[in-house]
Amino acid sequence: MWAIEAKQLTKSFGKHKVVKGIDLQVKTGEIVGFLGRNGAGKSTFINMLTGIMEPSSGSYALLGVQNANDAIKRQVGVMPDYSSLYGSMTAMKHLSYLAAVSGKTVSREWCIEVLKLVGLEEHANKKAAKFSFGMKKKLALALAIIHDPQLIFLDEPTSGLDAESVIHIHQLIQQLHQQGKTIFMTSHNLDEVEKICSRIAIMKDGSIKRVGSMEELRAYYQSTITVTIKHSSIRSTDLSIIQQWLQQVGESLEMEKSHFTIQVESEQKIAEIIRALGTYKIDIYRVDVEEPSLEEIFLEE
Ligand SMILES: Nc1ncnc2c1ncn2[C@@H]1O[C@H](COP(=O)(O)OP(=O)(O)OP(=O)(O)O)[C@@H](O)[C@H]1O
Repeated sequence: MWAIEAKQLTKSFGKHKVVKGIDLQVKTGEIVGFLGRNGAGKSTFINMLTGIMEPSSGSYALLGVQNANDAIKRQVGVMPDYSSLYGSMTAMKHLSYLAAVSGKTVSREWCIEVLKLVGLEEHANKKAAKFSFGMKKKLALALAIIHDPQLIFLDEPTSGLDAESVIHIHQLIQQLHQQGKTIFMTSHNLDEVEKICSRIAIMKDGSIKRVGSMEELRAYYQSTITVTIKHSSIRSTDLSIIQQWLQQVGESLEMEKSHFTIQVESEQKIAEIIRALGTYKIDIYRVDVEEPSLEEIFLEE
């Protein structure tokens, strides 16, 4: 069963098509990182899935149920915008109120447990108005999990948090993952996504451009492998021949005094270059292969 299945999901505001027919499937138990530049359409897409916005066309299913009804939404947790918290309500009150809205009665002990999970246990009876930005974020995260949902949507769960809190929240997300929950999270922190997400979806201009595990994304971008080979002196006659040959084998060739760099399509090409240099009796001291980082993949999209 898919935890999330979107079929040709589309949203327009007037003539502006913001989400352009997205097809996406998320497996149960996955942590999927949802990336995209500001304005790409991520929030609009999530707002449709979580029932905040009506799609213009297309359909979706959550946990196998089409156009999720109220009953299924009890199994879905959404991290609210921290600015929508009630200033006059304490953290505890927020939790019991939101659980009730989701159709669940929760014990005081469970609320304390959830506050502990997000690192807010010492502030249980403090009003949200007195919370710092980071504390509000943590409370928003607690609200997403208070009713023990199976599918959790998180919107930049760690942005603006201090380093210690970020580690803490990452551990919490891993813990939820180990319990079999499905997590769909937006983030602008590429290191975070690479570290904790099992798959990554990259959105651009209202469409999903690429989806896959880090290994799958890297495999797709193998053409950007950079090979750096340090070599000893090459006779100038050989140098121009080698240079010409390299230009045919790869791209972006840069010849320096003691090394050159080139971008090649495959590992096979690297082996080919090393063999060819051998025939010119060039001593190779070092070969560096740089795989594309998520940042490079993201920027290419
Ligand atoms: N209610 C609305 N009415 C009109 N246009 C909207 C509305 N909501 C969003 N948009 C437009 O839709 C586009 C996508 O916005 P969206 O908030 O989905 O992007 P995002 O990828 O979540 O961006 P960010 O990373 O900044 O949160 C933007 O051009 C935005 O101006």
